[in-house]
Amino acid sequence: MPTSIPLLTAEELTVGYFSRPKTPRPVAGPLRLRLWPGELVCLLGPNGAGKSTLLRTLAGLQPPLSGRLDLGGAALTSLSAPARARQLSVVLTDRVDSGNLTGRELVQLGRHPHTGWLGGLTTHDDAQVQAALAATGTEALAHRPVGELSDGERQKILLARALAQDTPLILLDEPTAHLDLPNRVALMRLLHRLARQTGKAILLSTHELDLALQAADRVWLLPADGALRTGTPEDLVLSGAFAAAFAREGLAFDPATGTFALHAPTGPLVQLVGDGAAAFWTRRALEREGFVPTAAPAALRVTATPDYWISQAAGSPGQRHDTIAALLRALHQPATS
Ligand SMILES: Nc1ncnc2c1ncn2[C@@H]1O[C@H](COP(=O)(O)OP(=O)(O)OP(=O)(O)O)[C@@H](O)[C@H]1O
Repeated sequence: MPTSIPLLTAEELTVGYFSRPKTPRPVAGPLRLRLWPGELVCLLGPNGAGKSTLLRTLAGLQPPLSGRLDLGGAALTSLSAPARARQLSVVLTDRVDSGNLTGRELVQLGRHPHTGWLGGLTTHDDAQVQAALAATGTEALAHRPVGELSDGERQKILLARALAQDTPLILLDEPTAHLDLPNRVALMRLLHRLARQTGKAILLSTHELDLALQAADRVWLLPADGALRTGTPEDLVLSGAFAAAFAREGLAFDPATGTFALHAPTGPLVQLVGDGAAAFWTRRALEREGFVPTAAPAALRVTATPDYWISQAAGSPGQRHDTIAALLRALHQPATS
């Protein structure tokens, strides 16, 4: 669990760019940030909010426009590049030119802050590289040229390099971007476990809202106005901050289910009776078809059981259906048929 001494702190931090002639163009801030050892933090926000800009600034790859940024108790700018590389590893979305390196050679580069560029790898370094390959499931990629890997494979091998670097802080910009669903879930599980077991602080940006809400110890929520909100995922959902950050015309976040509604409710009310998986998927089908499921009595009633469905219009006998498709067909038919 997080300790009481933050690994990274920021006060009055403003991140952004300079446009000519030397005019600061703030993207987000002023920010007050704390990252504690042992926590997985997901940085969420709409496109263009400034997530990558913030991550690059925290990694020391671009200067803040103003404010103070400390890592391990020292100002980030005061750290030499090797000292910084022993404190933090970073994987960005930029394409990496890895020449003819194999997967293993790329991961071995992660050990250089510990060995120096001319230093050979010790048995301990080799073990760290092997452990990073194993943790990311990339052993089979170790002998393949990185230039020939798929986007998802390259993303995993870059994560392995960051793990091999073995730093107290890991910064990842959209690490799930090119991964399929099983790999996205596996990655979030791995990062969560890693934070818990090794005490590393891991900050990642992602558009995987659902996964982030499940996996993150804390969320840094960066809305388009650049005013960061932080908290547990649950507190941010229940306070409405999460819905507000992603507010779009016709796109509503439902705090009861933790999902964004794809369909705007327009059709007639349907009283939905039942519980469990059958009721959940019946609700989804009804919403997709434009009905508005409710627990309250309504002119149309649908009962969902694990084996069959019953539809009933007020004053009519109930009809039994063996599938949701048959139920929907009946609901769309005029009451007289
Ligand atoms: N090199 C740059 N120079 C000037 N402005 C930039 C630069 N890079 C990004 N920006 C601007 O900064 C803002 C934030 O961009 P950033 O890439 O940090 O957002 P993001 O939240 O990571 O977005 P996305 O979710 O789309 O990846 C955007 O308006 C973008 O156009």
